[in-house]
Amino acid sequence: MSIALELDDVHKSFGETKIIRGANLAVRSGERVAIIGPNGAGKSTMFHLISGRLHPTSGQIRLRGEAIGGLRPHEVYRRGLARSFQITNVFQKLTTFQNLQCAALWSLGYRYSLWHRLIGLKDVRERAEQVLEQIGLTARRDTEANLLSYAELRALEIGITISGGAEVIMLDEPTAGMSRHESDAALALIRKVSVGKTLLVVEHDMGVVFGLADKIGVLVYGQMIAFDTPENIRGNPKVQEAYLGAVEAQERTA
Ligand SMILES: Nc1ncnc2c1ncn2[C@@H]1O[C@H](COP(=O)(O)OP(=O)(O)OP(=O)(O)O)[C@@H](O)[C@H]1O
Repeated sequence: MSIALELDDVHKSFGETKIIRGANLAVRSGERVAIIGPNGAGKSTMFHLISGRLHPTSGQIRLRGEAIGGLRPHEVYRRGLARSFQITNVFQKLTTFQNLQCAALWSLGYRYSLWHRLIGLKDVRERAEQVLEQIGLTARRDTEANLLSYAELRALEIGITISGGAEVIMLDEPTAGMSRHESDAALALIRKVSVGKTLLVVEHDMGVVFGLADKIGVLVYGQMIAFDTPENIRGNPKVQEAYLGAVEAQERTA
C-alpha cells in the first residue's frame, strides 16, 4: 500500500525552544492513525505543521510523495488534505445546510461572492445534501448552527472537513468535551466518514483511540517514540513508562 503522509526528521522550534525534535511518521493510504502523548508533547504543533498553519524549521513533510512543508493551508487542502478546526470554521448564524453548502462551494472552487446564486448551483447542493446525510444531521438541516447541541456542532465540523472529498482527513480531538454516549456516536460517525480515506486524529480519550485506530503514534517531547498497532502500543514498555502508565493510574483514581 502506498504512503499517504510522511514526516521525515521534522523539527520545529519557537525561538530557542525546540518543540518538535526530529519526528518521523509514515501513514499508509487508508490507514486510521491516532496520535497520543502527554500535554505539551507537540501534537497540535505537528498538526499545524502538516496542515500548513506552521512551517517546519527543518525536515520534510510529504503528501502522497509531494513535499508540502512550507505550503500554505489552502495549498495543502487543494492537494487533498483537510483538517478540522474545532468548530471555529462553523458559521453560527447559518443553518446546518448552509454551512455545508459554504464548505462545498469553497471546495468545488467557487468563491463566497457567489453565495447569492448558491441555490442554483446543483453540484454544491448535491454535495451538501450528501454530507448532511452522512453526518446524520438531516433532521437539523434548517437549524441555525448556534442552536445545535455541542455534539451536533462537532458532527457539522466533521461534515465541513470532509465536504471537499479530501483523501487525507485530520481531526483534532473530535470527542473532547463529550459525554460517553456522545463520544460513542462520534466514534461511529468518524468510522463511517473515514471509510476509504486516510485518517489522522489527535485524541486524549483512550477508549476512542483504541477503538478507532489501526495504528497509534506516541509523541513525547516532540519525538515519535513508537508507531505501531494498538496491541503492540499497549504492550510497549517504553510507552507504558512515558505515557500510558500515567494515564491508566489517573483513570483509576478518577
Ligand atoms: N506559537 C508558539 N510559540 C511558542 N511556543 C509554542 C507555540 N505553540 C506551541 N508552543 C509550545 O509548544 C509546546 C507543545 O504544544 P502543543 O500544543 O503542540 O502540545 P500538545 O501535545 O498538543 O498539548 P495538549 O495535549 O495539551 O493539547 C507547548 O509547550 C507550547 O507552549
